[in-house]
Amino acid sequence: MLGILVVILSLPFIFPYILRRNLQDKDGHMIPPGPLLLYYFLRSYPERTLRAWSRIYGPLFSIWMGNQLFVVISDARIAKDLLVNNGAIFSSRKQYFIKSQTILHGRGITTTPYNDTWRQHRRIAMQLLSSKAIQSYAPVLDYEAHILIRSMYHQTKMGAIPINPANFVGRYTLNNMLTISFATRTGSTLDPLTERALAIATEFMNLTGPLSNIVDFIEPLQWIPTPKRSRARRLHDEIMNVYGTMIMQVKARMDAGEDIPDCLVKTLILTQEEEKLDWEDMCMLSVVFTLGGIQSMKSTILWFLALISLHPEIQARAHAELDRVTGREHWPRAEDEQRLQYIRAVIKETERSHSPFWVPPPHLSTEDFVYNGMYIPKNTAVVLNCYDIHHNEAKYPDPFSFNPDRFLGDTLTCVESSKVPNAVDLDHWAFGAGRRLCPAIHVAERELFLAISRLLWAFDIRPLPDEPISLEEYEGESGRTPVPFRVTLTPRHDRVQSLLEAVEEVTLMKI
Ligand code: HEM
Repeated sequence: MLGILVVILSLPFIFPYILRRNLQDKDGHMIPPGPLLLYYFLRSYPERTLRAWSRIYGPLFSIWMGNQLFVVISDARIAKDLLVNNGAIFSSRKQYFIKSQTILHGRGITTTPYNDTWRQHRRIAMQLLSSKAIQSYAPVLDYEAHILIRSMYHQTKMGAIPINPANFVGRYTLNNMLTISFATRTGSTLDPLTERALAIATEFMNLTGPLSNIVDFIEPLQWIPTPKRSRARRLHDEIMNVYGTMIMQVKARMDAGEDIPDCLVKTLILTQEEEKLDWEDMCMLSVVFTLGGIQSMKSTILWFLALISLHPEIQARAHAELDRVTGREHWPRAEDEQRLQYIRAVIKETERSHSPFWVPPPHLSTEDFVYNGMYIPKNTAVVLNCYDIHHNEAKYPDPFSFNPDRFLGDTLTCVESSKVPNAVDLDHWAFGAGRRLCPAIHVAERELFLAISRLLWAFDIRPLPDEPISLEEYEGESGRTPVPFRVTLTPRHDRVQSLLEAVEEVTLMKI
């Protein structure tokens, strides 16, 4: 008995040691170097551990998490070589127990392996996410950005009361996703659907850290009713319930002869037979935008608010640009984006310095591969170490400072930048890479620009003297959101009120 215990306890030390010496391809190439210890999870701030390891083992290193081999990329050139140039090999996904198997039941684009189902589901989603498709709902994005600023303005009683912006920003991103997915929206932050949908998105981020769940890496634990497993099951049921009900509501409206605007669920209903989609496909596909879109967008806007309130000199330059370019009579519209180069730089610097995903969902290799003499076996999970790449001193001097100037002169959109031939010329990697690159970049860029440029146009954004805002800590295990904070939003000029009141909020449909 004691012997067995000793073997179990020493496994984390012996297993990597033996494998590192023996795991090689037929030509003797060894796997990338890495720690001589087996890990079962990396929970708090895993990006810091990955950065420390990359300092020791180099820009391509390996670690074992339980029975899964991970290779971690901390260099832009290697990221481009593997994830983009060899995308045919590095574009699948590990079937995580919590995220893929329990919550999404092997469906939803984000966790689907690189196969025909993924191609089919991503194609369906792209019909709504392409730059061309956005034009059809551009007025909606514009309207929701208006409502965001208006609701914050009212809540703060015209700047008199400090505000925690989280739920307002959350509803903004939720409403955009609900419109694109279900042709509906919520009426206020107190709407039960706002509460439930935001809670689902937050719980999803809290449960699906790619390195944080021990149960993902030790199979026998998957048979035990652990708290994480129970939460994941409850989340699956909640998704089916909330979003299944909403699909039925869209269907009822269509059956009643209503002319529903184009949206994801309408497409799914109309093509269900032709695309051979079952009920779970329908639910998981319809929820993909709200799960993928809410928390990532919400975090980015919240990080922006935290950062800008702590950098008054940068805020003053942004205000000056707005006064010069759009003036105070009108606020920024989508077509003003290229003229507002400093605001664009502020947004890119927010995405670089506080990307919502320091450890984005890993890609999985589907063939053995040798890179620079190092062996990457089939079924290796490949992590884009965004935190490290975004803090590379050579590319981003003084990388821990918030300095939009580094992006002045970069006139490319994030999509355009993701395609530049030389990896070191890329703006940043916040949207991932290769064939799994976030399919919603166009929508995300438009939404971020409208919200951030208008927040700056309308308000002087300040922290509260006695409530420090942390730029280091965060909440969430896969997506990172700042810990709750409050700011004051003081209207910058008289035109703010009349412009905001010119649009009435309309409520469409509630769950
Ligand atoms: C600031 C906003 C956003 C950021 C930073 C972001 C970031 C990312 C990242 C890092 C990935 C993984 C890419 C990879 O594996 O290489 C991803 C995938 C994905 N994102 Fe986004 N995203 C954002 C907004 C959105 C929005 C608004 C939606 C929905 C409309 C969305 C839907 C998706 C989907 C469906 C995937 C899975 C793609 C696949 O596996 O094929 N994202 N995103």
